[in-house]
Amino acid sequence: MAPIVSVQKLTKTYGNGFEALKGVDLDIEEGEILALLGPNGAGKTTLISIICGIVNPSSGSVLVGGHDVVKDFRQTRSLIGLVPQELTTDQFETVWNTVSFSRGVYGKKPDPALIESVLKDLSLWSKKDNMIRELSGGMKRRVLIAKALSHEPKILFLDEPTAGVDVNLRREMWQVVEKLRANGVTIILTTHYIEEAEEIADRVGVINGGQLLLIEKKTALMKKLGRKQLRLELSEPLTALPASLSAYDLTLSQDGMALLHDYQSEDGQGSVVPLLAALAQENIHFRDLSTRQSSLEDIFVALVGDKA
Ligand SMILES: Nc1ncnc2c1ncn2[C@@H]1O[C@H](COP(=O)(O)OP(=O)(O)OP(=O)(O)O)[C@@H](O)[C@H]1O
Repeated sequence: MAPIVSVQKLTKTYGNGFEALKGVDLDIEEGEILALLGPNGAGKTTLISIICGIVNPSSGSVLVGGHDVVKDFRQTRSLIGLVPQELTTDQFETVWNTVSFSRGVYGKKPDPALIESVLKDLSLWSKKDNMIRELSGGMKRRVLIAKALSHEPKILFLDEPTAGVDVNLRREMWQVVEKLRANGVTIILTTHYIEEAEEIADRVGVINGGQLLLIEKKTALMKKLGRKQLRLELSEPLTALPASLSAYDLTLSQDGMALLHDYQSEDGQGSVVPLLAALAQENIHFRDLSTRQSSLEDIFVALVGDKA
């Protein structure tokens, strides 16, 4: 299947000469959830803004649903819903009017049944006659999503959907995103929260300095770059590691009471089983063991360094 969004050799140099994007290639598949991670100023918003037709590229091309975002702006824009970080809606307008108006902006005929189902899906139905200013922060965020969905876009961009919200609301937003995906909407979100990408994304892209450093299926990424650590709590302290164990990536804790073994998670249990056998051979016994897998956060920090 052709990608729903295809970005090729995209660059953006702003008027002041700043190069915000330095040649980005990215295909987004229909129905996926893609998380774009990157530190402040990485170029995430610039990339999204170009795909949404809000900012013009300097060179390269972006196709959305097969249409060029510059030449066929109207077609591409109607396929896209954009959820910005800030609510700019009139605080004295009702939820119903705000969301219905958004649909009208796209030149779509009024469709009360659709607005009803969008509001119900986002648990806003009981608030449809409330003014925006009467809503909680979480409800306001959901209104932003409802507005973006009002013209039935196939692709939804969420710019930092959970910035500054509490843990409960974040989980609630993730559920909303899952539900949208189940309805076939392609979702691209930018986030600073690695946990967010880890939790909900199918694929993760890491942007830094205007370049897409990597883009990979989340599971493959964690398998490829993720490391595991096995920790063995020893029954008796060791003063040094026996020479026979030198083939293993092993460290002895300072107090001599624990052995740490680092291994690549894609090796599976490759080195663990022989290591345990070698320990038995050496008469080294342990009373407990645990493993720890590196998180997306470790991987991100390794890629982007202290700018993360
Ligand atoms: N209109 C503009 N004129 C000049 N430079 C700009 C403009 N807009 C953005 N930039 C610069 O381009 C770079 C990328 O900005 P962008 O907003 O795309 O980053 P971001 O990854 O979305 O960051 P954040 O996570 O902070 O939102 C930044 O250095 C920013 O200062």
